[in-house]
Order: sequence, then C-alpha cells, then structure tokens
Amino acid sequence: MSNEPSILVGVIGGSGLYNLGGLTVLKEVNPETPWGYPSSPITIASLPPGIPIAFLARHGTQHTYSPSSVPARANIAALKSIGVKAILAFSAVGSLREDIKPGDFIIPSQIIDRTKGIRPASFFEGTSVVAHAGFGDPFDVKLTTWLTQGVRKSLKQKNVDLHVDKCVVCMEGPQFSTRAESTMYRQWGGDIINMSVLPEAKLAREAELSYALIATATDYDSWRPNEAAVTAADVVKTLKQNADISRHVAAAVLTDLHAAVAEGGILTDSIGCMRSAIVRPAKLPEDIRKLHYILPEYFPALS
Ligand SMILES: CSC[C@H]1O[C@H](OP(=O)(O)O)[C@H](O)[C@@H]1O
Ligand SMILES: Nc1ncnc2[nH]cnc12
Repeated sequence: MSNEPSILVGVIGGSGLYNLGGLTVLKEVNPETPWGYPSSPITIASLPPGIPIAFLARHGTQHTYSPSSVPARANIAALKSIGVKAILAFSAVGSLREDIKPGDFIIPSQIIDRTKGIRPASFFEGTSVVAHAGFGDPFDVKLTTWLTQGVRKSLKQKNVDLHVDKCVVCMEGPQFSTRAESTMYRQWGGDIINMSVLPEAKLAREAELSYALIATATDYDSWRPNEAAVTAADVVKTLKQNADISRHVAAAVLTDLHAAVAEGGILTDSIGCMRSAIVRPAKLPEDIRKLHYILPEYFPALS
C-alpha cells in the first residue's frame, strides 16, 4: 500500500492561466479516458507542506482548444480517474455590471446556458443509460461557501475586489456577443459572461465532483452604449495580471482546501448525488465499462 498522500483537489486554469507557477512539479500524467485525452497532460505538483494537487490547462498549455472544442468530458474524467474529488476552476470573464470592474474576481452561484448544443455535455450521451443530474445549484454550494472567506482574504492583500453570488452567462463563441445580446443578458440577470463554464460544470456534477468557479473579469463586454465593444486585445491586456493574482489566490487556499476535502464534510452534497439521477440503468456491457471510469459505485466492474 502506498503512503503517498492522495490527490484530492484539481485546478483547471483558463485563458492566461497555463500553470500555477512556484510549486514543485512531481510528475505529469496523461490518462486516456473513454472520452479521449484531456486538453493537456495533468501536472501533479506539490504544495509547500508536501500535499499533491493536480493542474490542468483547459485550452491546453499552448491554448490549442477553442472554447467549443475543449475536450471537457476527457478533462473531468481524467481528473476523477487520478482521485480528485473537488475542482477549483478559473475563468476569464466579461463584466455585465458597472460595479464589476476589469481586474475584479467573482465567485458565481448561477449559470445561464447560451451554448448552442454543439458541445458533448453528458457522460451518458451515446450510451443506453438515461440520467438527469440535478443542476439547480450549478456550483457546489458547500465548496463555494467554504472558498469565499479565504479567497476574499487573499485578494485583500492585493487590493482586489471580490463579488459573490453572481450569475455567469455561458455563450458559445468564438465570436463575442453583439451589443443587443450583451444588453439582453443584463436584462436576464446575467452579471458576467464567458464561453467555458459549460459543459464543464455539468460534467463535474455527473462525475460527483465538487466544482466551484473563480472568475476573473477582463473587460466590460459590449453593453455600454458609448464605449467600444470588447475585443480579444482588451481581454489579453488584463489576462496576465489576473493570472498572477489567480496564482496568489490558489497558493493561499489550496492547502486548507485539501484538508477540508480530506476531512470530507465539504463533499456531502456531491458524493452520492447521481444515485437517484439514473432513471434507466445500463443495458450494454460496453456502457458499464465506460461509465465505470467515472462512477464505479453505480457501474461496478464486470468480471
Ligand atoms: C480569450 S477571450 C475568450 C475566452 O476566455 C475565457 O476562457 P476561460 O474561461 O477558459 O478563461 C472565455 O470563457 C473564452 O473561452
Ligand atoms: N466579454 C467576454 N465574453 C465572453 N467570454 C469572455 N471571456 C473574457 N471576456 C469575455
């Protein structure tokens, strides 16, 4: 039996955040999942007290994948396969509110889905299993609540504002929104906008992983009447500074998060959440084998 501590926490880095920096890299792993390979090999790095964490660049370390083509199923399945139980995801977002300024951080609690159905969004797609995961609270409430205090404290040291309980609109892209769409999203109650939180958050739920998003505002999107509409250049301008602060936040919270996950209380909403979601069990052995990879409790290994 190995005495190595388990890798319980995974970090997904978004645009501009292609590594966590400053940590001791232990190894890289690149598991082939039933849904293919992840966006890039997963880096296993050690936090100063010797705790291993996993880091995965959502778009690949060279930003190879556009938001619509990110292999999100492979990403989530690969993290689960190495033992991860909670995911802290980072994302660059546009702001739909005057008080959320470029450079601010946001921990959202809701999502409006404006993807166009072209991204594979369920592990059960193409199998004989029918399952309906609960998604009323798309981010893990216990994890989100746990994170808020530590993230706020670490941002205070950098004079950065944190906004909580906000709604993120996830659009398809890759083009940015029109002015009319941007204005409509505000009327719908959207506070920030990105292209990446879905299907990632849905798949984390299906895999019974606790998932929270730390969003970093880069621009004001396209709703301000007398201002230019967002461009990629606007986003890139703020990305580096936001990525540096994201690394600072991660360094501040990850050790305690690992301990909270190991203790288990933070996971009580995620573990077991799919038990009653499966309304039609697997009819084919190949489906059992495939789904065993992410949900071995409900799809036990075939002898
Ligand atoms: C580079 S602009 C649009 C791009 O940035 C965000 O990526 P991520 O969420 O991975 O940080 C946004 O969602 C779009 O994918
Ligand atoms: N304005 C915007 N719209 C969509 N995704 C974004 N990511 C960063 N800024 C964005």
